[in-house]
Amino acid sequence: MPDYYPMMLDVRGARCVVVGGGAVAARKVRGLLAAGASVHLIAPELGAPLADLLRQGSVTASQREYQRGDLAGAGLVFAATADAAVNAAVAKDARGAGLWVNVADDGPAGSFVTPAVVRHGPLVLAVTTGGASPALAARIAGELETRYGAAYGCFARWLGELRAHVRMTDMPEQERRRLLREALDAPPELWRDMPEDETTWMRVIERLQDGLNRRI
Ligand SMILES: C[C@@]1(CC(=O)O)C2=NC(=C\c3[nH]c(c(CCC(=O)O)c3CC(=O)O)Cc3[nH]c(c(CC(=O)O)c3CCC(=O)O)/C=C3\N/C(=C\2)[C@@H](CCC(=O)O)[C@]3(C)CC(=O)O)/[C@H]1CCC(=O)O
Ligand SMILES: NC(=O)c1ccc[n+]([C@@H]2O[C@H](COP(=O)([O-])OP(=O)(O)OC[C@H]3O[C@@H](n4cnc5c(N)ncnc54)[C@H](O)[C@@H]3O)[C@@H](O)[C@H]2O)c1
Repeated sequence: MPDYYPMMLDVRGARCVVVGGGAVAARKVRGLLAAGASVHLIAPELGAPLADLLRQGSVTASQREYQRGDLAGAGLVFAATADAAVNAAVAKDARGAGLWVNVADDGPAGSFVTPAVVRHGPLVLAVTTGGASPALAARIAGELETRYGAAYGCFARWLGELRAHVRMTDMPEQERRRLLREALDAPPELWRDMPEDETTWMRVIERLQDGLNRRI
């Protein structure tokens, strides 16, 4: 089993070719659309979820069997048909063309695997077992969802804005780092609403500095 290297990809606008139109393909497509990818499907038959997305114009499709040449212009490739020989052919063509490919029925045949994901705004929790037990990855992601719910997405967004504002001040680097760590324990009343102007941000920063001074 490979020692996978984890990373987060910006797929906005990238053409992602998904071969297959069943439940597994639909799960990959939902994740791709949530990340802003442009999805093209290749499958003779689409299940209800993907047929709906096609009708809504969220994806494009070639409603026929996979053919060599279908991967031209692809950024990422997903082989998710129920036919192992077709998935293997897609993997071979993609790798031959230097494209990254995910293979639903044979993880190691592809160049990457997809994790179980919890997403709240900028906060993304991704769990993988590298192919050992996808069901365990899903269970752990479910447990993380219980611990880190939607509020953490707001918190992460607020921390991102705070960080941008703190970086605009002339605060020394050491102090800036301490303040950004202090902010991790900020009470929800401080981050529930995003400040709308610079003055309010400065008040937030002063309050965090007060907290720091009390601790020293
Ligand atoms: C995490 C998740 C993300 C997603 O799909 O987006 C995901 N599989 C999920 C569910 C799931 N998959 C399977 C079951 C049935 C129970 C079981 O068999 O355990 C369930 C459970 C269910 O459906 O509840 C069967 C299965 N999966 C793979 C094979 C082939 C093989 O082992 O090589 C077979 C056997 C097929 C057969 O029957 O022949 C392969 C892969 N599945 C992966 C990811 C990659 C490894 C990730 C990792 O290990 O961390 C990898 C290698 C490739 C890939 O797809 O990227 C998603 C949970 C999402 C969620 O619910 O949150
Ligand atoms: N990685 C995972 O998470 C995971 C989970 C469960 C199962 N699987 C594997 O994924 C496979 C697909 O599962 P599913 O539930 O989506 O299957 P499914 O039977 O619902 O869908 C299969 C799809 O493949 C398409 N297809 C068949 N031949 C094709 C061809 N020549 N070219 C293009 N498309 C073709 C069909 O039209 C259909 O849309 C399963 O066979 C299983 O091996 C993977």
